Amino acid sequence: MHLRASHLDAVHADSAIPSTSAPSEAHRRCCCLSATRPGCLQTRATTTAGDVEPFLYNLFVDESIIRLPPQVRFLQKPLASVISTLRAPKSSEGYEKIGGGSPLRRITEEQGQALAASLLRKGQDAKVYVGMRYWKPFTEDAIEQVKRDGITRLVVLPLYPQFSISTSASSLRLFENAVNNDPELQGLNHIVIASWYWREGYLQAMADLIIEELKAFPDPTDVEVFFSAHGVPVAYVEQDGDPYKEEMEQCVDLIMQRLEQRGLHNRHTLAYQSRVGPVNWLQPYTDDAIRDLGKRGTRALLAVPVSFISEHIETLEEIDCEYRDLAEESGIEHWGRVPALGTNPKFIDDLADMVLEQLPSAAPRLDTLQGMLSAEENNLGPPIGSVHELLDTYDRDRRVLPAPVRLWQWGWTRSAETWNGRIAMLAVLALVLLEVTTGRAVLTRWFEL
Ligand SMILES: C=CC1=C(C)c2cc3[nH]c(cc4nc(cc5[nH]c(cc1n2)c(C)c5CCC(=O)O)C(CCC(=O)O)=C4C)c(C)c3C=C
Ligand SMILES: [Fe+2]
Repeated sequence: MHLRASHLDAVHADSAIPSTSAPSEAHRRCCCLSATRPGCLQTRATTTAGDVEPFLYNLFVDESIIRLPPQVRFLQKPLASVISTLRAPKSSEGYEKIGGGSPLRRITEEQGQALAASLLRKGQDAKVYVGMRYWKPFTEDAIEQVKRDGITRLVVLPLYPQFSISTSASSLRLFENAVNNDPELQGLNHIVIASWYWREGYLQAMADLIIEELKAFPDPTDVEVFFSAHGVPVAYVEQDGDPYKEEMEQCVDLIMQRLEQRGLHNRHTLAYQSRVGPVNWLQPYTDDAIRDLGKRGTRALLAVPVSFISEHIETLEEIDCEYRDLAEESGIEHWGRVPALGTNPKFIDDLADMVLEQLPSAAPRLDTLQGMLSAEENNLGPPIGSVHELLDTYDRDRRVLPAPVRLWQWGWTRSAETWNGRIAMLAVLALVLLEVTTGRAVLTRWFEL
């Protein structure tokens, strides 16, 4: 498919990320690399431990993370403020353990550079921008730079292989709002890639890494391949239709198929890590699954972080420290961990191919795009098109969703028929206030802060 593309002939870009170069008529195409949940601390000296709390505030003020019923949405900011204050010490401790900050920004920028270089090798001169959801460089900063550079065609690529309401959708919604509310961006033709875990290059690169790490075990055939994915609250999936669990399961099956094709027949497990707060998250939980495997006699385990493409706190601290210790306590004698993909060339080249495949689809008005796709193109992996339609596909009922956090569900949900729920909500708010004003840990234990 080829849609109207008015400025395609003058294509030139450098690989600076984000670019500070002056706007240029020559900078006409770009690929916007959007890492949605960046490290809150950079490994650079320009940031400090003081960044943790504002980073957490930005995270919890996101309505995709804590979704309050419309009647109490005015509480979003005060609650974000309270929860980020309560959570900050625990998060800071984690970042301290991995060297005082997350390497996520550095790695993302390296990935951006590698992607631009790969695109160039494939004949596409393109600028790559990094936009982060909760910390610098913010998505809004990247969009400003896109504007300054006079970009007219944009491919938006969330750096999450699998789609979730809590991650890619949150970023894409932010992007959509920014673009829709800026008259200067009305001429920006853009295309959004929703998820890409099914890409052959990604699957093969994951299989390569697993095969490499298996070699370090005394008996590579007798190792449990243990996929650990970031969890989401069960309500996202069961009430709100988040495809995350389904995509994750498919992704793991596809990787295991690639291993089988290459002659490996190891057992495998998928479990979910990093739960926050008092609600039910996707199960099995990683810690329970490790204990269980130990009890059932597993002696060798290879951990595979499957929802991340970069090293960050949840690989370096949670998996490498917490889960490794737990595995040892559970009787697992041989432990290994597959590194995150980072700038793995097979993976980056495949991302570049995907960007090139989608580039012609960057259309003048995305709302019109879906109808113009052929049936064959519509079946190409993830739905593409306007963010609006995309989110409708993935998150149909988002306007009337109950809050995913049970703490808030006691209050004004659709099913609440009496004032009991509201009283419970007021009680919780009173506890929050009590905690904030007196410094006494009341809610803290609920949030495992
Ligand atoms: C697929 C990846 C991720 C999903 C799904 C996800 C959902 C999710 N996360 C929180 C709360 C926190 N996330 C935090 C950091 C963080 N989360 C992801 C990925 C996913 N989150 C990344 C890549 C990072 C950054 C890690 C880094 O190195 O900086 C944090 C802060 C860190 C901490 O305190 O643990 C919180 C809090 C929720 C509530 C949620 C789903 C609703
Ligand atoms: Fe997270």
